[in-house]
Amino acid sequence: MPANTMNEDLKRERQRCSFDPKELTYLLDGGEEKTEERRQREKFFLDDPELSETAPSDYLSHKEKYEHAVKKACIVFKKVQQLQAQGKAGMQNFREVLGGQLGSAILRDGNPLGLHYVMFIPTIMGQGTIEQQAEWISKAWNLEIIGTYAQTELGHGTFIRGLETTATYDPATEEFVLNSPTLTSYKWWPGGLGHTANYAVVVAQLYSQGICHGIHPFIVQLRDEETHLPMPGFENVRIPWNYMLMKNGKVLKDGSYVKSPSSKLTYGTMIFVRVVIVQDAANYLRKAVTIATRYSAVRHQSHIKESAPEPQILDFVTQQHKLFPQLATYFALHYSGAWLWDMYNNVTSELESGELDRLPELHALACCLKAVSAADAAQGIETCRLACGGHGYMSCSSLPITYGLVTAMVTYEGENTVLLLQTARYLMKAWQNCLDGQPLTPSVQYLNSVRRSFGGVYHKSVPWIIASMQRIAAGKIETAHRHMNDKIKRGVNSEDAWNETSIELVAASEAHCKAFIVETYYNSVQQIVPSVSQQLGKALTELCELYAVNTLLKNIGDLLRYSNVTTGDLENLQRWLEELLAAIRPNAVGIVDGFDINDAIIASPLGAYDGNVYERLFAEVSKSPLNAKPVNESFHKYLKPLLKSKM
Ligand SMILES: CCCCC/C=C\C/C=C\C/C=C\C=C\C(=O)SCCNC(=O)CCNC(=O)[C@H](O)C(C)(C)COP(=O)(O)OP(=O)(O)OC[C@H]1O[C@@H](n2cnc3c(N)ncnc32)[C@H](O)[C@@H]1OP(=O)(O)O
Ligand SMILES: Cc1cc2nc3c(=O)[nH]c(=O)nc-3n(C[C@H](O)[C@H](O)[C@H](O)COP(=O)(O)OP(=O)(O)OC[C@H]3O[C@@H](n4cnc5c(N)ncnc54)[C@H](O)[C@@H]3O)c2cc1C
Repeated sequence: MPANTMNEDLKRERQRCSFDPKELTYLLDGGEEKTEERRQREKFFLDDPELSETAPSDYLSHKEKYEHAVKKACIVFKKVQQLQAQGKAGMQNFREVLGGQLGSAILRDGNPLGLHYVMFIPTIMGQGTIEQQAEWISKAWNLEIIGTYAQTELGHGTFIRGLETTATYDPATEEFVLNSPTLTSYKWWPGGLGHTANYAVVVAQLYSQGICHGIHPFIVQLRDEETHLPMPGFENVRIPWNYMLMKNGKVLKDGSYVKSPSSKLTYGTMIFVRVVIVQDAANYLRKAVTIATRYSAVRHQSHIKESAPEPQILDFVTQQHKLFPQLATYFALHYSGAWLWDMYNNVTSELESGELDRLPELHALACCLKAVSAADAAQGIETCRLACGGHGYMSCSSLPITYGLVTAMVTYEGENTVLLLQTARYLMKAWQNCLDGQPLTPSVQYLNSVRRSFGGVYHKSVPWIIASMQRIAAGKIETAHRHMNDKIKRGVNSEDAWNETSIELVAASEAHCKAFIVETYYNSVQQIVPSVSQQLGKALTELCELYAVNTLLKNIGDLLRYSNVTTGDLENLQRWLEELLAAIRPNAVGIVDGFDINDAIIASPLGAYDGNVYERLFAEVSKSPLNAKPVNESFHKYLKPLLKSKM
């Protein structure tokens, strides 16, 4: 493959795109300057010979992978410090480098320092007093200490009020005694807890003056800062009084407890990470659909017309129906994540001034958006893998590992079902307020309007789809609310009625979240279109329409049950879907080029910018140690004796 050759198919695809992909890049980065900054930052890390992948780590042992990851994480950290010295690194950069796509490209086997930045530091910032922040934050930023977030135990991850580790205050010594008294109370899962971290935020049940005050966060030293040897004991470990993070709940030195303004403020870090997950899920999906789209433009297979040559598989409408909704879903989750991030920052600053009113709505939205974005991104990445046939199954395609990273999001930071039920708690209250004529918060205002109108007739517009999605959500919320109350009226106690209705409660949450995403996506695109070229505006509008139409068509049952849609309307929606797939087809490669994902981050022979798939695949498999020699020693050790014995 001569250097810098471009696959002819991709060349043609790039000529037919109706807009300049650079315009989309600048839009997503927030301007040309930001794009240049990002590209420079990526180059600063990716071009470092110490960080570039020599051999794929697939062939390293588990221990070697860990050691390799630690080595690279330290190099990354030093380089981030260089950026800091130039005044260029902030939380966003840490997050991007140490945890986002750039981080996962450099630290393919995980980031031993990820939890330090994603949870340990944010917990101290969110749960520590000013004095405690002054004591710990600079040490943590400068990596003088390495922390993790130790909440989950062998026996409890979801139900945190059931955690068994205890922290008992001893006023005589002004210390807390931490204890994990049972096998099931051992902290399990915290990233970095095994060998990397020397400190942890430990979430434990606080006892003082014989009373349990529920779970609170404590800083515990795990290992000696010099020798890294584990500190003595894991039972009855004593920590100083000021190692309890006391921004919210406090224990005075005499042991008296000062309640937090809300016991749920202790849960603040989890909201932060859930908010981060929405954007991260979107970015991983974007990487996967870039790989699958470029591959589908290069791959020729089968026939559409017997008389014509084998077509690009991207010309099969079924392939377009697999991939283009993933393109649209990226934008939907991206704009929902941006909206949620803004709300998180606003509510967090309100909490600083003791204003707790909007915390319930933030919690409800963070829960359902984390659940839906993680689940939809995971499903979308799997769809992209499947769309690439056998080559999509290869580890070097990057699709299996990307799926693994994102499907984990469905579990961590609050298992999806559990979080959707949290949102359902909020929706049941909202529906009751709607029935009682009480005020509703912004994200559930639609319940009022849906109750008052029977639903408009079909018209080919996203606002009609949004109204239909809201009608479905309101219908499912009302159904769950009614079924649960019917059970209670028949004498079932409220907890059992809740559990018996939980299937419908989860479905109501998902519908509410999908309606929120479609509306937020539409409003975001409406704001953007006037500021971009007519061609890019048209492409962004088509993608938004595709997300809306495809999402509604995946809910035909609910649409028929909760609206006055006709089968003729459904035919119109199907036609609209097919029109949109055809409209997006010429721009598909241009859109993924607009994501401007560096080839080193794509890390896939199927998705490189030049499209030389087969040459790159062959180069990848040649790296396998198994292919170093023509005959593997197992032949002589095992196969040959076996074959001989048959003779
Ligand atoms: C460098 C950058 C890298 C970027 C990479 C990004 C992400 C990767 C980061 C991390 C991944 C790796 C590590 C993962 C870490 C973890 O997983 S940490 C552990 C996470 N664990 C959880 O999330 C546990 C989930 N469980 C819970 O949150 C609670 O148990 C649950 C909310 C389910 C129930 O809590 P409980 O106290 O039992 O409450 P109730 O259900 O009884 O409800 C009581 C009321 O409290 C309200 N509420 C609950 N939670 C919150 C909250 N967080 N904020 C505000 N309010 C809350 C709830 O709504 C109820 O209110 P009402 O009574 O209905 O009015
Ligand atoms: C990659 C990864 C990294 C992690 N990192 C950390 C970390 O750094 N720090 C940390 O503290 N934790 C960490 N965790 C742990 C994670 O937070 C928990 O696994 C997660 O909260 C799920 O809890 P669980 O494992 O107890 O699952 P369970 O809650 O036991 O889930 C099992 C099943 O029970 C169901 N279930 C549970 N409760 C209910 C309910 N109330 N209603 C209906 N169904 C229910 C669930 O829906 C699920 O189907 C990590 C996990 C993973 C996978």
